[in-house]
Amino acid sequence: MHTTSVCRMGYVTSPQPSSCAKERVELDRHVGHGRLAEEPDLVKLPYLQRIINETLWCFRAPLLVPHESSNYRTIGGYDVPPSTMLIVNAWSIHRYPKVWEDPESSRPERYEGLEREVEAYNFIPFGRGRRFCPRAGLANRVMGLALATLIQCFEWERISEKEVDLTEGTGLTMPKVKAIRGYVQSSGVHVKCPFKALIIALISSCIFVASQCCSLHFL
Ligand code: HEM
Repeated sequence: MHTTSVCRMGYVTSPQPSSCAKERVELDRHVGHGRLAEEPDLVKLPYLQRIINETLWCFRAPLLVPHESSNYRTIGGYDVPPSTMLIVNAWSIHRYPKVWEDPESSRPERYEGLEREVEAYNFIPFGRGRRFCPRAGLANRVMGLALATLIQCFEWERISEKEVDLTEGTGLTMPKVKAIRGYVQSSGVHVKCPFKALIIALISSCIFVASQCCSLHFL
């Protein structure tokens, strides 16, 4: 998993226009400038969900939680006896070139019209089947609202012309070899909001998601 190639596993260039810019257009069109995005808006923001999908696809922990087989099974030609520990390699499935076109690049657009595939076993950031994450819907909504808020409230840009180094290090949570750094500048859009503390908490918890999909860096 450790590579320095020019791809989403290593150095990444911002697509033109950037995912962030596209999302800002979507937000401007469906939410406007006078308020922050709210939960009912999320259904009108498909590109936002595609950014989240792509981020989960690229950067979530590479392995799903271990499971133990209860019966004898044959999987992919391998005999699996009962009480065998099974660990699904989501990282590898998400980069399988026979399933995913251009798996090395970061493109939220890949989910356009692919909703059925996203439902299938090829996209498994939340696991699949009986033990599927029961709060995937909640997580998606929280990430969506946090990310929408971040894009509405801030201008996002790289701190230099230098490409962002997203080279993966080793470890269960896929840390970066080089810490992501940068600064945040207010977009000048002032939105009155009674939930500032909540938004700050959401922003903190979603800094990773936003920094990945917008190629933004934080100090
Ligand atoms: C981006 C956020 C999240 C991701 C990527 C995620 C991913 C996962 C994964 C991969 C599993 C294991 C699936 C399997 O066993 O194959 C899981 C299970 C679980 N998740 Fe999440 N999850 C997220 C957020 C949450 C949240 C917010 C909650 C609760 C509020 C939650 C509650 C659970 C529970 C209770 C299980 C165990 C389900 C079971 O074993 O039957 N998850 N999650």
